[in-house]
Amino acid sequence: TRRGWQRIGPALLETIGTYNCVNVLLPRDAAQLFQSEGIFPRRMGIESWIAHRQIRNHKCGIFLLNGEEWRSDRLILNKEVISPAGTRKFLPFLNAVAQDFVTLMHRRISKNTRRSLTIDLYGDLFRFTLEGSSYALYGERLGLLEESPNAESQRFISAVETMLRTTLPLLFIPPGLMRWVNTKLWRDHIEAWDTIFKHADKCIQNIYQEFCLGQPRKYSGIMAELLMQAELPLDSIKANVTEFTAGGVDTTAMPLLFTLFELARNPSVQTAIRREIAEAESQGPRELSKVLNSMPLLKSALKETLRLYPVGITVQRYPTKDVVLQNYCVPAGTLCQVGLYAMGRSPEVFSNPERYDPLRWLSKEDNSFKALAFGFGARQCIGRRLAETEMMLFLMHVLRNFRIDTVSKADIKTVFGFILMPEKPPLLTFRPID
Ligand code: HEC
Ligand SMILES: C[C@@H](NS(C)(=O)=O)c1cncc(N2C(=O)c3ccc(Cl)cc3C2(C)C)c1
Repeated sequence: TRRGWQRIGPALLETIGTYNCVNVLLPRDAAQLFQSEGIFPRRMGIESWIAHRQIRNHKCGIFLLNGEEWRSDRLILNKEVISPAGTRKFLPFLNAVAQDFVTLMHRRISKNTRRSLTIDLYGDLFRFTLEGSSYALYGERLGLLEESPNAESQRFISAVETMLRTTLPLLFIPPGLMRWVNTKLWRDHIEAWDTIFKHADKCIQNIYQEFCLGQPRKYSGIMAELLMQAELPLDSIKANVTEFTAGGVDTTAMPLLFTLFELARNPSVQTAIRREIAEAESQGPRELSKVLNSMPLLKSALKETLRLYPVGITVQRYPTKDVVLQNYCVPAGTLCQVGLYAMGRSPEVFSNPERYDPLRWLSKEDNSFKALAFGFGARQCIGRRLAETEMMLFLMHVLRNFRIDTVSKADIKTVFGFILMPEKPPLLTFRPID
């Protein structure tokens, strides 16, 4: 029930359900909004997620926390999850999984005489991202890239999808009502959450049991580090690691699918990136983080993908003081959001916005407040480095081993089910490079 949009310049006052929301899409308005976020930045809560935690008596992870509770957990988690030191420790784990994905593809191609493989990668990418994030989090391989991936992990993957899909309609139903108005929707939502928590709990129990029997000498993942540091109580570690386990699947799989598709229909970009990868590797064996830092074009390709296909299509904030947006005085406490999808495709912000052109990020023009796909500041995506590293390593290994092609060059239609997804996954063809 939208009461209608009043256009206030390239910003919009929108009424969703029962609350007002100011939408902006220009970088300078985003800058203004973030400069008034205070030290406890806040997004709109997700009632159905909070309701589940309450019913099942689970603690909330940082995504759902606010104020001091959020900040104290976040500062402890940053050290293992997003800091450069933390990233360097889990980077080799992600590299091993990316190499296994290439092995899986070679194995499949060797099964046919055509020396090529045309495939809908949707399912494989979810298995890849779950395998990678689980290995980084628990130091444990799930075996999802082998011939017969185990059914329990597959159930977890579909539970994350179901949970995300049922979150969207529940967003617009007033919290008190949602459990009664559409019981099937609510029941599916809760059932999916229970499957998600059961899976995460099993992984956590395994590592906690070993940890009690003797502390591991070498690095064995983020969870083990958090247990050893003992700065967070066990139930907080569980709540957050559950969020990271579920939050690390679809969010990272989708941009990989979109990137492969764009590189398939922009062969000159694909070739330029392949050359950059070969160049980076020809400089002899170096620490992996140095190799990744010497591939600016590949990193820009990911930025270009997230410009056109932002996983979380908006970044929200409640400003803590009055803020001027588009010459309007927006009172403190008003929900405001930056429309990443609209910004990414606005000709006022990006020249030839429809063109997939990673070089635009390497030019000398001012790109500040234009790359906001991971949000901004102290409350930005804590999984940013995990996601970026996982995607860079995946693309480095895949592009070095295969040429990617696609039959349909037409734009992919996207749908928003709390995560931006393709309406129909594109078919991609992999051809080994000898
Ligand atoms: C391993 C976990 C994980 C992965 C992988 C992950 N996220 Fe996040 N993300 C989170 C968590 C947790 C939060 C909430 C952080 C907070 O509130 O402190 C978050 C928050 C965000 C936000 C809101 C930031 C803000 O400023 O409000 C955006 C946008 C976002 N993620 C984008 C992404 C994108 C894009 C990807 C992948 C390409 C991604 N995330 C992958 C865990 C993850
Ligand atoms: C899509 C985007 N939405 S956003 C945060 O920009 O509004 C997003 C970005 N990063 C992470 C997520 N997560 C999930 O997917 C998810 C699933 C289950 C749980 Cl328990 C926790 C999560 C989080 C919130 C980590 C979602």
